[in-house]
Amino acid sequence: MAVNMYYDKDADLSILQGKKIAVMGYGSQGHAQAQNLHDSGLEVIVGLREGSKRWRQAEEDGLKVMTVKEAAKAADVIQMLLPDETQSQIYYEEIESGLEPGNALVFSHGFNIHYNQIVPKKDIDVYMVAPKSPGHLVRRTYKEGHGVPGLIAVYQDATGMAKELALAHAKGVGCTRAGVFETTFREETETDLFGEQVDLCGGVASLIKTAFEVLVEAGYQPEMAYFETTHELKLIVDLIHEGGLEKMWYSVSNTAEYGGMTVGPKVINELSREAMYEALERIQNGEFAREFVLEGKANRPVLTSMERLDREHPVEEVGRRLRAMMPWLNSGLNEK
Ligand SMILES: NC(=O)c1ccc[n+]([C@@H]2O[C@H](COP(=O)([O-])OP(=O)(O)OC[C@H]3O[C@@H](n4cnc5c(N)ncnc54)[C@H](O)[C@@H]3O)[C@@H](O)[C@H]2O)c1
Ligand SMILES: CC(C)(O)[C@@H](O)C(=O)O
Ligand SMILES: [Mg+2]
Ligand SMILES: [Mg+2]
Repeated sequence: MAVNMYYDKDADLSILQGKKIAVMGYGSQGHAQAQNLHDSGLEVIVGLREGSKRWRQAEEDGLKVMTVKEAAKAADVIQMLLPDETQSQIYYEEIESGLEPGNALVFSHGFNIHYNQIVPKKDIDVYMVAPKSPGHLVRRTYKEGHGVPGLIAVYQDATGMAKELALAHAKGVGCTRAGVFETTFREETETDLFGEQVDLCGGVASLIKTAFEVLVEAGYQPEMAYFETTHELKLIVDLIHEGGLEKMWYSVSNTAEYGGMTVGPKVINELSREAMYEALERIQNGEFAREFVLEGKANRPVLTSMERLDREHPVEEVGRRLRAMMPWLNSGLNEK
């Protein structure tokens, strides 16, 4: 299937000029996309809860801030950069009544639309601009003059302009500098959840912790285990990022290449493949979404406990100690 790709030249920023864009939320994606849109010359309002600690930060960054309800009423384009598990309640309580015919509702992840948590009014555009990157890099790369690749999708086209608006929005965020792919809400939602569960976040975190535990249980020093299983991972992933697996295999020793190629498939094996298919099935049939929505309604008991258990894991304890001895490392999490 040919993929539709778009760059700066394919997007007309002027169709967003004269419109007010409300970015709801000022977290990882919110702070990045709001500032990029603003720096691209568009009119941006940030929507937050009264008393939010992000309020001052957004004002210090030069942005106008209002409550979510006020921002929804004032804006023509409303972008949902709130935590996925909160979006439905906030939409119905504070946003829906502020939407006027011809407005646009924008997402950076399709979860709430695809799993029926938000059923938007029919007379508005609904589109997606999803940077394929953590928020802090969305901002950093924009400031450096580049951008991160992104996805666009149209769910509802009430004005006949939804795709053009999505492209202009992606340009404002900086994504058309790197390239934007066209997809659907379903495809983005299911592939995004799959990637973060089995590979990018879940798979990598489990690989790190299990490899670290095996070395420590076998009597090796935790510091050695940390460097080997965690610290060096970034350097290896950077090579893959730059030039694919080919560049990584070229750069490491023949010993690492032979050992890696023959042993890797024994570790990530047929059982892992089955677990990946099971994860995909639970994403496709909505079971994961129901579980996560209920977790949100129950005030996140599992997430809270698992975050604490992870913080207490020895790989994190030794890592914190070692990273403090390497002040040149910057986690990037404190960047604006
Ligand atoms: N984190 C990422 O890098 C990333 C990448 C791609 C897509 N996304 C998507 O972007 C969206 C936002 O995710 P995030 O990770 O940036 O969120 P986040 O948790 O980092 O930030 C959420 C923001 O919403 C605010 N907020 C929370 N509850 C609120 C309420 N009741 N009223 C008003 N404001 C409230 C918080 O203060 C914060 O500013 C999600 O749809 C997510 O799937 C995130
Ligand atoms: C950055 C990720 C993992 O790609 C995003 O999908 C998220 O949900 O934070
Ligand atoms: Mg995601
Ligand atoms: Mg993602």
